[in-house]
Amino acid sequence: MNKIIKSHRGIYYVENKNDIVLSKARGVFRNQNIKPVVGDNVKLFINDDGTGYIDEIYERKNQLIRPPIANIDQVVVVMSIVSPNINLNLLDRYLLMLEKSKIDIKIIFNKIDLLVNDDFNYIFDIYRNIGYDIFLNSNKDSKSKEYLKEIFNNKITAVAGPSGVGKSTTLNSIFEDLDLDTGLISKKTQRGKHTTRTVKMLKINETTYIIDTPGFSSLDLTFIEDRSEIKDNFVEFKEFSANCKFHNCFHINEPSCGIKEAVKLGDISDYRYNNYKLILEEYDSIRRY
Ligand SMILES: Nc1nc2c(ncn2[C@@H]2O[C@H](COP(=O)(O)OP(=O)(O)OP(=O)(O)O)[C@@H](O)[C@H]2O)c(=O)[nH]1
Ligand SMILES: [Zn+2]
Repeated sequence: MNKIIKSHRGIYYVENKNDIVLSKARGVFRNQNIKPVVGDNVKLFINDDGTGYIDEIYERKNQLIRPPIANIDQVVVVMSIVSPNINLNLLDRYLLMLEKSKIDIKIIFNKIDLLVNDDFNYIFDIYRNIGYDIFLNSNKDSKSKEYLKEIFNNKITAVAGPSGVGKSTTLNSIFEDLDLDTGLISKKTQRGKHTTRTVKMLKINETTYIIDTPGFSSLDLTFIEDRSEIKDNFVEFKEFSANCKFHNCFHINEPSCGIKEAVKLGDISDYRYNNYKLILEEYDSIRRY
């Protein structure tokens, strides 16, 4: 079994012992509308000229559409509170997508050196109370390095978040020889031409891999296949939806709704509930056309 660690314009970089074999995919995948992605475990054949071809993709334990990767153990979502300002709706959408894909989630709130008072603590509390593992980090301060490193140990981790929140800077500071490209100027020039950046897995050791994914600034809802997936993947709703009068309650206009009651009592964050309503409305408006 061999692992795809990078993909670029139809060429797959496949691990083969200590080597990387540049490979193409068998034509049959295209006919079946399957595309190999980074993280795939594949059956590899080596041609006489040393290049490879992928003959089979083994069953995926999970799969993300954005970025296109498979078989990951967790996603570390990185957000800054300021610079760029946090967008809770975007965060909740991303969490929704990850929950739907059944992928473990950790959240790093980065650039906390830029916070001058406690005004933003309520944000940490929202996600902490839901039960997410959250970590506060500043790359201006090396204290958190060691415990942050631990969350990556023996796992395949994708690091995701909006542009400019400090994903690459954080990874560079934890893993000293990574040397990922950081800073706005150098990267802007790369991205200006609408080229999608290559997805690449970085091997830290035999059992630890990291995928630094391109930043995103929006996330459409095409990953939702059924309306009820939205309520089902706001994870903190589960406990309280048992109190809804209607079994198939969408927690909007229904009477005796356990979720609306929990929002009123402060057991569910009204920010989260509002984002739930906005996402559901957007989903419905897309489906109408
Ligand atoms: N004040 C402060 N600035 C930071 C911190 N971490 C990163 N930065 C700065 O934020 C800017 C963006 O950092 P990057 O690491 O390139 O951000 P990124 O998330 O990888 O961005 P994309 O690759 O565009 O998705 C750089 O100028 C960094 O120096 C931090 O903890 N505090
Ligand atoms: Zn309800």
